[in-house]
Parts: sequence; C-alpha cells; structure tokens
Amino acid sequence: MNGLTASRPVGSPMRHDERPPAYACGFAALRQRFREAAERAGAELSEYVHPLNGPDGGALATDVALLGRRDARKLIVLISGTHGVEGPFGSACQTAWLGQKNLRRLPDDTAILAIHLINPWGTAWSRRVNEDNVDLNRNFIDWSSSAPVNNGYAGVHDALAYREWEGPDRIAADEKLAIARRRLGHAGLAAIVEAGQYEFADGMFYGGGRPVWSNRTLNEILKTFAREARQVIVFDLHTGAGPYGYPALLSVASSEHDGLAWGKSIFGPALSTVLTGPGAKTGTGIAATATGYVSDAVRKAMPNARVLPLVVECGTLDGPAVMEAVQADNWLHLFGKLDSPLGKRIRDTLRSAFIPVDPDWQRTCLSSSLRYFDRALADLRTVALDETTGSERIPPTARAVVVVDPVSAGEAKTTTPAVQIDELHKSFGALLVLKGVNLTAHAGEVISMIGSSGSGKSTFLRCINLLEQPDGGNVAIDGELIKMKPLSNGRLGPADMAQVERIRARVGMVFQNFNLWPHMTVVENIIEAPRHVLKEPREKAIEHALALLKKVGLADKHAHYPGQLSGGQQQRAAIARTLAMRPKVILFDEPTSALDPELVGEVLRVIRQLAEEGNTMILVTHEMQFAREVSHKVLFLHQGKVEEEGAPAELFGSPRSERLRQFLARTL
Ligand SMILES: Nc1ncnc2c1ncn2[C@@H]1O[C@H](COP(=O)(O)OP(=O)(O)OP(=O)(O)O)[C@@H](O)[C@H]1O
Repeated sequence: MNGLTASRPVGSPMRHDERPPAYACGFAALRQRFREAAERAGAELSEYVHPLNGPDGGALATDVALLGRRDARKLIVLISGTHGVEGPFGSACQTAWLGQKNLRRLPDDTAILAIHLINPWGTAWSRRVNEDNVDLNRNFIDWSSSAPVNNGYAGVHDALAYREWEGPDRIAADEKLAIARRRLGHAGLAAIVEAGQYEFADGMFYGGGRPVWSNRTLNEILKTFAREARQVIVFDLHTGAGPYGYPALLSVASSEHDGLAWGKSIFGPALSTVLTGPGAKTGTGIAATATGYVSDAVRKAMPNARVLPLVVECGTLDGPAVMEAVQADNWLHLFGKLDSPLGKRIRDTLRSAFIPVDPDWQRTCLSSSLRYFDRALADLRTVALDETTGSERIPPTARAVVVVDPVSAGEAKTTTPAVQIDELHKSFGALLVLKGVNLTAHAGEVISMIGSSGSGKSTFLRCINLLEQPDGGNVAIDGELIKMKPLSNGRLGPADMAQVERIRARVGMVFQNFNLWPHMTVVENIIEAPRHVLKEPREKAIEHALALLKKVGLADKHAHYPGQLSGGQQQRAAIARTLAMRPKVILFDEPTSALDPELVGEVLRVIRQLAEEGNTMILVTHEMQFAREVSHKVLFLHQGKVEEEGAPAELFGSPRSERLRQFLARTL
C-alpha cells in the first residue's frame, strides 16, 4: 500500500525447487487470466476502457466480473491494483478465487464483484500512481470542500522529489532526508509523507486536484453493480507494507461505524482496525494520517448498506527500502529515461519492492487472502436479511457459524474452564522439558502454542491427555482434576486408570503423522473408538462417521484405505476420527507439518471451521499466520516455560520479549 513505516526485512530465500511463481506478469497476461477465470466461472464480464495505452501500445481497461445477480443483497467486492504496481497480487487473488468451485453455487441473494486493476495505467506502466501521478488511495476525498493541507510535506518535498539522479543536488536531497529521518524517526517521517498532499503534482503521495479516471470508474462500477446490495464486504488488495510475506487484514476508517464491529465478529483478532486522522498512529505499516482512501469511497458509494471495507496488506521490503524505490521511480518518470539501463533497473527494483519474485511469498499471500475471502463468504451466508430493507435480521437463535469472538470467549471466563493446567513439570531423564507451565482454556477458546523446536510444545500437549505422565502439577479437564499418586521411582503417575480412560475419551488429539490404522478403511478407522470406548451401535457410529467425512470433504473416500489417500486427506480423515468421539477439547499436535505445502490449506480450512463452530482447541503449530488468525490466545514457549502469552494481535504485533522477537523474525 505505502510501505513507509518500519517493517522487518526478513528475506525469505527463493526456493528453486518450487514451482514457478503463481502470479502473471504483464498487463495483457493479467487481463487474459482474469477474464478466462471469470468466463469459466460463468460471471458477467464488463470492461471500462481507459483513454491511454500501455508501454507496448496495448489498450488499457478495468475489467469487472460479476458472479451472481445484479440485485443481490449480499455482496463481496474484490478490488485489485489501486496502486498499479501492486496489481499482480490482487489479480492473482481474484483469478484464483473465481476459479474455486464453491463459488459456482452461490445463494440467490449473494454475489461476488471482482474489479480487476482499477488503476490499469499504473499496473501496465508498473507504477504505484496513476497517469496523473496521483496516489489513488488519496484521491477519494470530498472534492466539494477544499483539499487537506499538509504543511509537513512541503518541508521535505524537494528532498523526496529530487531532480538529479546523482551529483550535488542529489547529495543535498539525501542529506536533508537523512536529517529529517534522524529527527523524526522513520515512522514520524512516514506519517508526514504518507498523509498525502494536494499541492505538489510532481511529489509523492499526491492526491490530485479532482476525481481521477479510476475514482470515477470505481464509483460508476459500484453504482451499476452494487445498487441493491445491503450487506457488503470489500477487500482492497495491497502489497508493500508490514512484515515480509505476512498478509495482514486491516479495516481503515475515519470513525467508528457498524461495519467495524461486523468485521471483528467475522475475523476476531485477525482484523486490525486503523482509525485515521491527523494525529493517528498505527503499528500496522499503513498510514493512519491519510485521507481519501478507497475504504471511504466504498462506504460513501453505498449509503444504504452495511459496508465492511477491508484492506489486505502483504509486507515486502522494509519501509525505507520501499520508500527509496518509490522515490527513484518518481524521479525516473519526471526526469529520467524509461528505456535506459538505469531506467530499467529502477523499474525492476520498484516491481520487486511490491511483488517479490519469491514463490513462498507469492503462495503465502495468495492462500491467506483466499482464506479471508472464504471466511467473509461463510459469514455472509449466515446473515439473515429483513426481506424489505435488506438489513440484517438478528435471528432468535445464534448463527449457524459461531465466529471466533474474543468477547464471547471473555464472557465464558466465569464458567469452569474446559482445560486448566497448573505448574506442569516434565523431565525425560536428566532433561528438564517442562518447568512449570500454566494454561487455562475456556469453552470455545482456541489457544495456539508456538515456540522453537524442542521447547516442549508437543510434550505439553501429550501431558494433557496423559500420553506422557507429568512429574508435577495439575491437569483438570472440564473441572475434573486428574488424580495423581507418587510412584515407586519417585515420580508421579495416575492414581485412577479408569478416570484417565474416561478423561482421554473427552480429549481428542490430532497427531502430526495422522496415526490412522493402515489395515482399516477410513470409515472403520473412524468408528473404532466410538464402538469400543463409547459402545455406540455400529449403525449409529457409521452414520456419524459418514456425516463427519462429509464435513471434512471426504464423503467419497469412506471405503478407501489410508494408503490410498493423500497426506491432506489422511489428516482430514484423522480429524474426522477425533471428532467421532465428540471431544470436549481437541488437541492438535502440528497437524500440518508432515504435509506438502500445497496440502496444508485443505487441513487448515477444516481446523478453521472447527474453530468457527466454537470447539475448544489447543493447537501446537508452526503456521504463524494461521495461529494469528484463528486463536483467541497464543502462548510462546521457550525452554519449557511460557515466555509470553496474549492475544495474537499483541503477541505478533508488539512482542515484548526479545526471544519472541527473534523467534518471530526467524519464522514469519
Ligand atoms: N519420549 C521422549 N524421551 C526423551 N526425550 C524426549 C521425549 N519426547 C521429547 N523429548 C525431548 O524433549 C524436548 C522437547 O520435545 P518436544 O517434542 O516437546 O518439543 P517441541 O517444542 O514440540 O519441538 P518440535 O517443534 O520440534 O516438535 C526435546 O529435547 C525432545 O528431544
């Protein structure tokens, strides 16, 4: 998006054994892929032709795909390329999502509107700005009043928009900027520059002097396709700010509105709200001081709807590096030669500052964004509408999908915890693995445990259901304390094996390596424990197993043997097996670490669904992004102790301990 505030430059090395990057490059290829996907999905396609051409002389346009009916009351809008050069990311998201089979069966009241490359000139010319050097995300101000004044920017304009690439003027400009940075800090400087300015047409973050083509076109598109919509979730897809490869979900607004609460109810702590204003601060990597965002525009364009405007922001380089790339590009287009070797280098640098040529980055950003879209769509399905007004009708009973909601989790704290662990100790011989770990999980809470390899996460999980015997401490499940007694070797052991068996039946565990019986079919694997432990009749157990297989997307695999399934399918079958025992709490021990990367998503989707249904879950995982999105609380374990714990936004956003900072720097 803007990328000027500090972020961590964690350069994930390119893995050459990976498949080539998923993102198309070049304006024509982006368009072609998008249009083909939209046609395959059966969408209504329209194009809004831009008056100028691309660098190869080709025509430019914004394409619009509408999946569903024009009069749909519920709408998801995806916007790509607000900052042109970031377009390949948003385009890849739109194209991939339109290709998903679940979108082919949208309810009549729901539609998807994909607005492809709203700043087509910027994408074609690989520029952040549009054809008028305007930052589109500063152009949606109220043009009937005078534009905001940014006095701070005037003081650094000549240092940012230098005239000479090298020589005394350039040295002076760099020196002036360095002084400003020393005085204000990078974040302070960024807050001034990113606020946008309406005075210097050759400057950075220029908001323009009137509504530009892309502004008018976006409004026209919304007028045409969103007129009847009353429940609207908008994703504006960006790159360039925040930690490398971390797709953050933000909602940007100048004041509180009902869409923000809706967003929190859908995404829980995964959503960061950015309230903008002259003195506003944010740790998210995007400007809180600016005005004129797309988020403002979409809310204004749909005054009769409840609108949740969201920004997906995928971090790339650190703030100063992105700023330098944008400055150089500004110079090139004002004073340089586009086709010179220097020009080519500047343009390549800018492109990779916003779209890293790193398959890991591209894949992570794409898959996380698709998960955000899926989640939004799942929530829209549950919104009951008042038929005449289209506003939300709150049903007397709770919604079918109970979304991860820290407030309700907080309310649950007055009841008996589903899991209560106090001062858990565990050694293997002389190796002290757990040194007094505490954890409380209330009903419906999702708690993730993160930490380096060997920090004791799996051991802790295994102690909860007594797959390992703790040496000291208390474990209580649903208020029932597991009775322990001293053993002859001086350690502790369970005092009552019948109690252990009873409690184990209530605590489900999903293992890294699935642990399915290879000689049994999937359905036999699932009914084994309910038949023998819960004494369920075979017919009833099979009926339940088939329903669970349907839930995890394996309805047609019930008669297969584990060896005939992919890793992802085996893990989903293992989850179904765990659910068959109707557990009070589910423990996941690195459920995706044995999977090939392309199979991880299908398993995470199932786990997310379980979280959204209100299951109590404790999750040991190396999927940081997932832990951040799905958890109410995250515990960072270091050398057998909880080093830091808290809400995911706090723990990942502003870690207090140096060890956690270092851990996150290595893993994110
Ligand atoms: N059964 C065992 N016998 C002896 N040592 C063990 C046993 N299980 C685990 N350990 C040791 O205990 C320490 C903690 O292991 P644990 O598997 O709990 O760590 P972890 O944080 O889950 O690591 P990872 O992320 O690599 O799975 C390690 O040093 C491990 O070698």
